[in-house]
This record gives sequence, structure tokens and C-alpha cells, in this order.
Amino acid sequence: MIYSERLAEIKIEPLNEVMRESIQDKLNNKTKPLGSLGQIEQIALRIGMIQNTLTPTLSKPQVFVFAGDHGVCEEGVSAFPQAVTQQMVANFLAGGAAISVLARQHSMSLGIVDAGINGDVADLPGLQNRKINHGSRNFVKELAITSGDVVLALEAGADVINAASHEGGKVVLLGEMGIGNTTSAAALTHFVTGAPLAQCVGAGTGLDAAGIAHKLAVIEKGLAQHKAFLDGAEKDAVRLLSAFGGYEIAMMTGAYLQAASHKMVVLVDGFIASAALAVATLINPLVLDYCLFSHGSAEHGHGALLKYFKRTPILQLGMRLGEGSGSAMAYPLLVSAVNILNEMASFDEAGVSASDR
Ligand SMILES: O=C(O)c1ccc[n+]([C@@H]2O[C@H](COP(=O)([O-])O)[C@@H](O)[C@H]2O)c1
Ligand SMILES: Cc1cc2nc[nH]c2cc1C
Repeated sequence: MIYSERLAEIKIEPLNEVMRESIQDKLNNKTKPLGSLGQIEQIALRIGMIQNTLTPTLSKPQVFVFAGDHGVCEEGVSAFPQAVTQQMVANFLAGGAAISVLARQHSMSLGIVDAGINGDVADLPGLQNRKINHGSRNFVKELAITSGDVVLALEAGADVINAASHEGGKVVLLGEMGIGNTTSAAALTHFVTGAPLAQCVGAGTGLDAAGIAHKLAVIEKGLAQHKAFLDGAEKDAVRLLSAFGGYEIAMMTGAYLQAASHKMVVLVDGFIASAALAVATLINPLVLDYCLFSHGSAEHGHGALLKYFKRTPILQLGMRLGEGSGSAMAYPLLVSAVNILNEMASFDEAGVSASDR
């Protein structure tokens, strides 16, 4: 599936299996019982394989939060009003949001990207303007995004990462902000994973049981609306994003692909960030090799995505905020994993007796 020349240029290399064995050997020879650092060892292994080295480094972690609005909000699918998207964007830039605090704590740069906010926010200092539209359209009534605009969004996401890579970044954390986006993400999750829709729909920002039932009914209407459009192309990334949106999700999809092509370590955030990655796997499944899953989101549908990826998240903290906040929480563990691989003594070096079994 080639959507544009720009996207066709994004090539992702498979990881080097020979390096897997060398890193595993190095980990096995550290002064500890075999496998005793559990998942930290798998994190070190993946980062080493991504960078194709026994001595990986994690310089310049960069967080990007992609923000966009969703026309389907007019169906009453979120506990919060749409205006919160742009209000939170102002909060990110002013330094008062959760991701602002965490990015400061870990000395990460924080880039906020207007992917499709429904408001005139161009005057907000520091905002990256990649706006394609003032929000997606209501997918219950029409296509959320034209196919042409989906391609533009994929390309814009890739461009954001290209710029980050030119600055020497080796690690990216992709987050999002968009009132209503768990509704889009639920529809996408259903199509990509094949899980029943009810397993993909949850409370989002805080719906009660009646609210969730209404949200499910709204998405079912959307599925019926786009049945003909998707017929025979249920796993076509551009058609799926066109049917259900949103701009920030499509930009993240492009960003994941470009980050993997640059061999960056990619930290995947919660439900919406994972849904965007799931769509990216339809374009190139190798993208997954470059990703670490920061946390299991409390949003109901995240389980279906993690099952589809066949991967275990690093943290289980009951989080469901978005913004890249789970990834920022998990980042210090990546630093620990890399330090273990680089600095911990081997049995030989430390003169410690290895296991005789
Ligand atoms: O990342 C998650 O797992 C997550 C789960 C639930 C909600 N959110 C955030 O909440 C917003 C979407 O929720 P909603 O109810 O408006 O669809 C959006 O801004 C997301 O960043 C994020
Ligand atoms: C306040 C608020 C902050 C958020 N951050 C990400 N999604 C969000 C949704 C709401 C409602």
C-alpha cells in the first residue's frame, strides 16, 4: 500500500538477530542470577537491538503531544466539552499540565503540535502549527477526514519526527490530547484487532455506564455509516483513519513509522497512542520492533491492543490520562536498563563465582 511518495520512502529495517544473542550473553554474564532483573533485561535487550550495539545510549528524550478535535463530540461521547482540548494545550505550553511537570523532572524537551484543534490557537507561543483542519467531522454522519488529508497528516507526523531526529534525538515519547478521541480510537481498535466493539469502548475521561452504552451505540452508527466505504479495505490504514479520524491519531501513525525508520527508541503511551500504533502496523508491521509499551491504561480497550501487539507494558499504575504521561513515568526505567547493560560488572570482572548449575 503506497499512499504517497513521501510515505513510500519510509523504510524500516528489521532488528539484527545476531545482536540479540550478543546482548543476551552480556546480560547473562552480569553479576546477578540469570534473568533476575526481569523485564528490565528485556528493555535493555530491545534498546540495544534498536541501536544495534552492546553499549546503547539514551540522549535527548523528546516528548511530542499531538492535539486534535473530533466532530463526533457533538454526539455527546465525552464527559468533557471540546474546548478542553485547546485549554489543555495552553496549559501544556504554560507548564502546568502533568506532562509539563514530568518532562521538566526528566529534562525532556516537550513539543506541542496542533494537528487539528478546533480553535484559533496560532498565537499560542511555542505551539507547532501543523493544523490541517479545525477538527475532524462527525463520523456518524460523514467521513471524519478526507483520504487526502489523512495522507497530509501522516506526512506531517513523519516531518515532526524528522526534525527531532536532526536534533540528535534517539528516544521519542508520543502523546496526544483530544476530547472525544477515545471514541475514534475504539473504532480503530475494533477494526485493527478484530476485537468485538464492546471490548474496545470505555469510560474515556469519565463516562458512567449509561454514557459508555451511548458511546457504543454512537460508534455502531458510525460503523454502519462507513460499511460500504470500508468494504474489502477494513485493514487499510488510510481508509480507517478517513472513516474515524482524528488528525492527532493520523499524525502519530506517521510519526511512529518515521521514528522506527530512524531507529529511534519509541515509548508508546496509553490507549489512543496504542491505537495510532496499531494503525501504523497495517502500513508496516516492523514498526512494532522499535516500540516499548510504557503502561497498561485503565481504558477498557487497551487490553485488546496489548493482546494484538503481544507485548507487556512496563508499568501498571491504573493511569488513563494520555499526554504521553505514562511514557514519561516509564522513561527512568529505560535509563536504568541501559545503565545496567553499560555499567554493571560481569562475574569475571568482579571476581564473583558464577552459578555451577
Ligand atoms: O491514554 C489513555 O489511555 C487515555 C484514556 C482515556 C482518556 N485519555 C485522554 O482523554 C481524552 C479523551 O477522552 P474522551 O472521553 O474525551 O474520549 C484525550 O485527551 C486523551 O488524552 C487518555
Ligand atoms: C482535564 C483533561 C486533561 C487531559 N489530558 C489529556 N486528556 C485530558 C482530558 C481532560 C478532560
